[in-house]
Amino acid sequence: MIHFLNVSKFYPNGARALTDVTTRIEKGEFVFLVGPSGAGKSTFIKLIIKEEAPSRGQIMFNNKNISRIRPREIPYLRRSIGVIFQDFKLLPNKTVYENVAFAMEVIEASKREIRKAVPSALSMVGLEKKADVMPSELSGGEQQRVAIARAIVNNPPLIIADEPTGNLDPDTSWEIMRLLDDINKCGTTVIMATHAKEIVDNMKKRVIALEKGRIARDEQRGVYGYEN
Ligand SMILES: Nc1ncnc2c1ncn2[C@@H]1O[C@H](COP(=O)(O)OP(=O)(O)OP(=O)(O)O)[C@@H](O)[C@H]1O
Repeated sequence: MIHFLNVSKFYPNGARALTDVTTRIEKGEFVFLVGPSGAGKSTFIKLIIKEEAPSRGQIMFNNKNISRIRPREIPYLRRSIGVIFQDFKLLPNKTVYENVAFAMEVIEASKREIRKAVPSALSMVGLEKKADVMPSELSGGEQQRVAIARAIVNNPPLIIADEPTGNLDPDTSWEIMRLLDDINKCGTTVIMATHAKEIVDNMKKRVIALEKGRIARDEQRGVYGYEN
């Protein structure tokens, strides 16, 4: 599904965020991206969602070279990817329902599709009863579940999560992980950047470790491998 071929990323200030990274992530995989602060995890993610472009090398997404796509094609790429962030990034003036519906409105889904898909996504994350509530009235874990509903509502083949449990307590973090695991078991590919050692060590998924912008380890059923 994703193929990095000799990818390097240098920022304009000279920072070398990724150097000669080659890796392949297949459809249906669950991959943890780990590594010390500044190792290049967020940059790896930004290259996939085309928030940044590689300085060198090629990135293929579903057999399409996304290093070369035109700006007007970027919205089509982003439709195929649900993104989840550490700080949830919900719209504060919209209800839970409206936050999830918004992700469908921007891709011009019909009202009928929206009325069908939003309740189903909210029920997947266990928040069907909170549809009319504002994000500020929810706990951190509930807010992250709204963000997950928003990420899955368009049924993308790929979910990318950048530190999704970074602001959550351990129990709530595990609820979020169970949800991501369920979503993955339904066939969605999941890539998650994290510093959560406990989670990585317990879930026994593929682990790609970046260090100073290079792949230092790539293990099936891997471990976190660092002291926090
Ligand atoms: N927009 C930017 N401009 C300049 N340098 C950047 C930019 N974004 C990241 N960097 C640099 O690139 C390197 C990799 O950063 P990146 O954010 O990808 O690491 P990370 O592994 O996600 O770190 P963390 O775990 O702290 O989030 C770092 O040296 C960082 O300072």
